[in-house]
Amino acid sequence: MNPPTPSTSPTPSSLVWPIHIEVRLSPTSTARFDTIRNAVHQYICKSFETIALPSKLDGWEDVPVLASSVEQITACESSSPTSYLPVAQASLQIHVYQPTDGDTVDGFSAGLSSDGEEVTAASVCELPSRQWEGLWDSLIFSDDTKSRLLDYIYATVLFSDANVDFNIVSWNRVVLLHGPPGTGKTSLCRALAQKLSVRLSHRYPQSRLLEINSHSLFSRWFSESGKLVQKLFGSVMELVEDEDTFVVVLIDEVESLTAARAGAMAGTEPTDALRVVNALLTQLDKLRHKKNVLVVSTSNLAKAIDSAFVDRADIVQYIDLPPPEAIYVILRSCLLELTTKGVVAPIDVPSLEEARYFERTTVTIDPSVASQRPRQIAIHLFRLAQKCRDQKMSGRSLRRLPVLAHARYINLGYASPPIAATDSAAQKTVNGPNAPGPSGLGAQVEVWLNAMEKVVEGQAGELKRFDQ
Ligand SMILES: Nc1ncnc2c1ncn2[C@@H]1O[C@H](COP(=O)(O)OP(=O)(O)OP(=O)(O)O)[C@@H](O)[C@H]1O
Repeated sequence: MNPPTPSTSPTPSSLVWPIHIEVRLSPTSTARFDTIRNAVHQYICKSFETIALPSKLDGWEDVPVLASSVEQITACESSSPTSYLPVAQASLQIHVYQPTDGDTVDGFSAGLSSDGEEVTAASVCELPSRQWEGLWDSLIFSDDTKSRLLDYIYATVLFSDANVDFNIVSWNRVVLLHGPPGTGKTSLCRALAQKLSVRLSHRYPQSRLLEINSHSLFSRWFSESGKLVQKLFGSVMELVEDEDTFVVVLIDEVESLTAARAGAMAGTEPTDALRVVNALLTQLDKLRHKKNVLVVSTSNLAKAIDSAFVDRADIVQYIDLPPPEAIYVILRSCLLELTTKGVVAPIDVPSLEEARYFERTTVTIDPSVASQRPRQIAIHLFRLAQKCRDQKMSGRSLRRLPVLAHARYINLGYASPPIAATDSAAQKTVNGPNAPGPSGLGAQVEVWLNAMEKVVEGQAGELKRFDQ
């Protein structure tokens, strides 16, 4: 999406590429968004010749109007083929936003069941929300899944704006993400909703994420699920009636709502199941005419989903287990977080690109040479990533490895925050023999990597026993 805007000369250097700049305001800021937008535009044009993508910009702290209101400025993606773009060739798309304080989640009633009890079938969250900040960037996939989803939305907005005749060219505003458990499907849906609330804020001043718990809705109120789905979507429709609000409807485990129709038609499933699927499909068909809604759904059991639902999905995206490169980035993000918080001693952890370079170039490593440490760490982390891949680990399993590694092999003891470097005797006593390095807080990175490796090997053994 966002194709380059050709200018007078046809040479590549005369193309202008849109760059998305996201500006997060502090909770206390009362500044007008357009004032901030103009100030950011001026600051970027004055301060930079080239912008790295993606990157966090700095230096804005010296601009008083920004210093008093802004928390973070991020240069996100661009459709430009390079990751360094001259500002002269950039059309800055500046998105200013002020996230709400997180816990604005309300229960969402689907009405009363026949015994008069209120059914909380969904939760609603105001967006952008602090609880989903950073989620988009934390999700690592091997392909361009994230940009494909964003581009799809931009395409639908473009078509809607152009008033394309829906009888001739139509789309359903439904996305289906499917794949093994723990691969980031639900997180990606939430992160996408957050991203859209920021990116579309110029046309939709408000955004809401409505999460439907399809499983509990279906299992608990089996005999009346069809009616409840209808009521729930009736309320969604009310929310969507406000054309200033963009609504993302997340249906997790969609197979539990849509699984049964084929069986029902063959006479092997109860008719209630048939009613649920029919109700859902009818409601989706109504929603597709609304510009300000997107339905995102996830499933671990794609084969169980009703084909009529799959057919309605504009994008059906398989989300696979992470490959070694993605695992490297996920583990690196864990390590960086632990070094930042003082649980692991501070260290430069090579980026994926640097690690790839180290892998390609062989040198004899001398552990006593300090300058070779990043290379050693990168190679060790890569080896760990490969082991995780051999175990077919999901993103969820990867993110819990550090806590298991500390619990089992680093023996931090009960010291929080870790004891300061000056008190080395106390460190050894409280944090255990492996924990703090001589340089300061936290365990040495090599100790951490070995511990992580042991956990992965241990899990392999457990899984073998589980399979027997
Ligand atoms: N590709 C990934 N990159 C980074 N983190 C990931 C990735 N996949 C999963 N995670 C992390 O794993 C955790 C679980 O992810 P999530 O619940 O979104 O997975 P899911 O696919 O929806 O799982 P399920 O199908 O079991 O509901 C999250 O904390 C998420 O950050």
